[in-house]
Amino acid sequence: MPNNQTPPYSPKSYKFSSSRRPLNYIFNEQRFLFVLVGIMIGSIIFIFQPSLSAITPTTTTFHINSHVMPSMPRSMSISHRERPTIHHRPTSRIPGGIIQRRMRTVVTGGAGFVGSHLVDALMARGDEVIVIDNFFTGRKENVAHHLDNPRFELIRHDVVQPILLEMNVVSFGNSSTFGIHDSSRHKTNVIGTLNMLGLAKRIKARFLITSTSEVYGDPLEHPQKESYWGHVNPIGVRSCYDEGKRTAETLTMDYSRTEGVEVRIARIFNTYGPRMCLDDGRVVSNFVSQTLRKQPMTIYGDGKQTRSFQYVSDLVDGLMALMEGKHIGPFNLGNPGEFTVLELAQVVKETIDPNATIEFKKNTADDPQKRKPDISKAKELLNWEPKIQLRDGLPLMMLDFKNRILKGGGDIDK
Ligand SMILES: O=C(O)[C@H]1O[C@H](OP(=O)(O)OP(=O)(O)OC[C@H]2O[C@@H](n3ccc(=O)[nH]c3=O)[C@H](O)[C@@H]2O)[C@H](O)[C@@H](O)[C@@H]1O
Repeated sequence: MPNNQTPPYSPKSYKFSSSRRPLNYIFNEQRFLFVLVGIMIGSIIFIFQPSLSAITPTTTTFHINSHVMPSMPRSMSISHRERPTIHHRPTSRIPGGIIQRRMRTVVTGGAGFVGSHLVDALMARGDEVIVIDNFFTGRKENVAHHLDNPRFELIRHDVVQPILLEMNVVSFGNSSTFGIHDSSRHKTNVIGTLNMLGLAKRIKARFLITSTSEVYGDPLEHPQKESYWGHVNPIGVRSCYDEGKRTAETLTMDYSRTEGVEVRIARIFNTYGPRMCLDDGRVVSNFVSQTLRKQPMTIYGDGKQTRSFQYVSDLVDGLMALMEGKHIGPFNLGNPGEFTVLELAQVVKETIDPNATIEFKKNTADDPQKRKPDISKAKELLNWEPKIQLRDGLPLMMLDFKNRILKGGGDIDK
């Protein structure tokens, strides 16, 4: 450029020709003070606002493995023994208003009886829900009402095979097959639990396992507290299920202690309600189906053995409280109202058909003689207790069974 020419206009060199000018700009007109005040307000929000969200959506896995013992409650698995400390995974935090919080939850066995009711509750809460089910006992009809919802996905898969998904919560449970206590249920409980725990570990999801009152076996303590270690025959006809669930609890606690997976464990007691398989061999579904079909109710043994029956919506409330709370468990989730099988038959007769009849049959081996949950721990720590008593719950279940039987539903209708 010739010396006598005027340099072209340059706003940058003009404005910042002196290194002091940017600083002057910041300090002029109290701009620096405004910046400081902004930083302080931001920090206060981060520290004190309880609704801070994780940067990524929170993931939970509900593991309800797909075939276990005859009732659906056993389907969901989560369990362990008393444990005082909880692992909290470090998460990046940002104010709730900046990124909307949405949980992505996987429910294994989510098309089954308990699983599908849990899915309803999660969908109502606004979660994204992925259901994994092998449809051995689960039915698409149970989740059909969510199929058009963009927050819902359904995957046919057996959790005995590994699967990789992105989510925040894994709920693992298992459904049932006709009271057959075979090794495939054991496989689901052990290998399925391992696979889902591995998944939860990889993606830092919370893991809820639905275990069962069967871990107490034929109990010598009554009612059963979570601290009771149980009385299980390791080589009996029920042991594949009972020991499978006990192993699942063991694995869950081990992953919590050694791998830092955040886990929750529920021990589910006998549960009934709409969407149970019509002929899954469990006593409530058997009695209701038999009565509606004008067949005698089959009582195994002398009918003096006891069970405590919980309505499914109470169980779902308990599972949600467990998943959202900070306590690992295990927690007994059941209704302490205890009935002999003969008394249950009487209630079915009174609430469904006064002309219902009974017939006695030989009982199966190792049938627990008594079962009743002590739920004081869940009452105190989860602020949960069941609300629906047997006489109120049975008619609700009966309506659903009636519709399905009228439509010609038979054994495990898929
Ligand atoms: O929900 C639970 O905690 C557990 O309940 C069931 O085990 P069980 O308690 O034996 O449940 P049912 O098969 O419904 O039997 C309950 C009682 O009723 C009797 N029963 C069953 C069916 C029937 O038609 N008649 C009858 O008298 C059984 O012999 C037993 O004493 C399941 O097998 C477990 O998977 C589950 O974890």
